[in-house]
Amino acid sequence: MNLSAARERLIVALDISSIDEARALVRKLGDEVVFYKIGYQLGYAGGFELARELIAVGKKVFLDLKLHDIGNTVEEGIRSIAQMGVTLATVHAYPQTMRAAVKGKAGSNLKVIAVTVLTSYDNNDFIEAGYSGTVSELVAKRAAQAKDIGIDGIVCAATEAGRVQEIIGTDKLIVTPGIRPAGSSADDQKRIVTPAMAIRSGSTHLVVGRPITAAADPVAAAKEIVAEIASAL
Ligand SMILES: O=C(O)c1cc(=O)[nH]c(=O)n1[C@@H]1O[C@H](COP(=O)(O)O)[C@@H](O)[C@H]1O
Repeated sequence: MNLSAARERLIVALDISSIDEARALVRKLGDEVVFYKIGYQLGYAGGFELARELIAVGKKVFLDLKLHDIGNTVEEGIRSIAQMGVTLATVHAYPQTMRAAVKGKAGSNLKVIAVTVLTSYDNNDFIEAGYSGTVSELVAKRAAQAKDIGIDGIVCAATEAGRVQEIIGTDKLIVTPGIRPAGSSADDQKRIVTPAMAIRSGSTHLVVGRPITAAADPVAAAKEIVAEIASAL
């Protein structure tokens, strides 16, 4: 079982409102977790500083701000993010937005990944939002556009990872949130998949928040997920 390869595939979402609590959790998780995601909740509560701290001690950081704006704003926003030294950043998978992001990251090591359809959406939510067709059709369309534009990878539910891999190929990132170990609560996620199934479906990285951060024993929860990933590699 290759646990260190499995650890590289796990991204823990630090969806916590306090920097001190986030620091304490990172300390507790120790070497079990090498890749952290900082999104709205922690980012706007001082998490950008924590991102720099984590990078300084050798962790990888995924800055999940899901940018979507006019081209110039996205391009310059991504250029600023690239200077922070983070590994990954998100934009929404709209063609103008993805083109701007590709320009903004030029010359840097930042990888930009595009969010297709959020994992909290099912076909009913999709229609309510004004779209026609199905979630999986739009995921496939956006994946194809992302590939043409030259984005580094896709964020989608692991339910779509196999189809996305066929479209974008095996050299791009397929980052899948909505991961739930068997028997755990779905919370507000609608398109959920277990860690092992997500890996078998072609996910390169799994984003896991509450199943670890809200667990009674986060270290044990992380170890179990790492072991499950390793079993599927
Ligand atoms: O971009 C993301 O990371 C993301 C995209 C998506 O479609 N669904 C999704 O849940 N996420 C993020 O992944 C994390 C999932 O957290 P949990 O549901 O607690 O495991 C959250 O930080 C979400 O913001």
